[in-house]
Amino acid sequence: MEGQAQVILEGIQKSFGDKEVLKGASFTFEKGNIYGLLGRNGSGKTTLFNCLSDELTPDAGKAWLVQNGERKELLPSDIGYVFATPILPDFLTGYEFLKFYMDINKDKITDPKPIDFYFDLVKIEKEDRHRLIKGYSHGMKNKIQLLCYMITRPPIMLLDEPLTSFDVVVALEMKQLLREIKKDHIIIFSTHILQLATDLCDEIVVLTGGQLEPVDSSMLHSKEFEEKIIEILKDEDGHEHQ
Ligand SMILES: Nc1ncnc2c1ncn2[C@@H]1O[C@H](COP(=O)(O)OP(=O)(O)OP(=O)(O)O)[C@@H](O)[C@H]1O
Repeated sequence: MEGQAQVILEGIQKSFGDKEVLKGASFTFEKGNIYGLLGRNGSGKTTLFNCLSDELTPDAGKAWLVQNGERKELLPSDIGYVFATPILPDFLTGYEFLKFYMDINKDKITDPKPIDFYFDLVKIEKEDRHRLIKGYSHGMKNKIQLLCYMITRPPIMLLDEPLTSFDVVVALEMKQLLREIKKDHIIIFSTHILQLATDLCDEIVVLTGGQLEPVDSSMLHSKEFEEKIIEILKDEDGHEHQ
């Protein structure tokens, strides 16, 4: 993705029955940043991601992609969505799946590389590449999902709790990978792990009371940061904060 880019969310609303989950979530995300989306269990992080991709239709609100000053509606094809629970065909090997993925997306791949190059990128061992996905660990399936978007490089990457399934070594590798690609993307990932957010993210956004609230990023590495976040998250009704 060349040049400047932004994703603008305007008043996204979503209810399930009479439960209002998103109550007009608005925010502008900029290319080149990794955003940590923090929120308590059930605050609506997954719902927000689902509304941005085509998993759910919001009740109201709009999402826009601005590229080089041109504003268009955000489309599902602009988004790479790494689910918390990976959905992959169990009956294919990792290699077969990536080959298939590259075939069906060949129009989107600007600089295709051999399949083994991609496996090397996320450090999936040679002997695992030709095993059925059915036998892959949760973390390996997450790696494959992430890898898909490393191949097609959509402008926006949504990662739902992506690093929690990785062991410490893999999590570190994935963090490095995200840092390497971030200059070309808008990366938003949801997490419960505050330390992960402060460690990897350039900006923190909190989903509380159905709204998105930025947190002053200059605070990110300060002692008060954790207290501030907890204070916001504790306020379940989403009243006004200082
Ligand atoms: N399809 C659905 N039908 C009814 N209620 C739903 C549906 N999807 C989500 N919800 C409700 O919406 C609220 C927000 O759920 P969501 O999964 O978006 O939260 P979350 O912030 O991702 O939570 P967690 O951190 O626990 O993963 C919850 O109360 C959930 O029960």
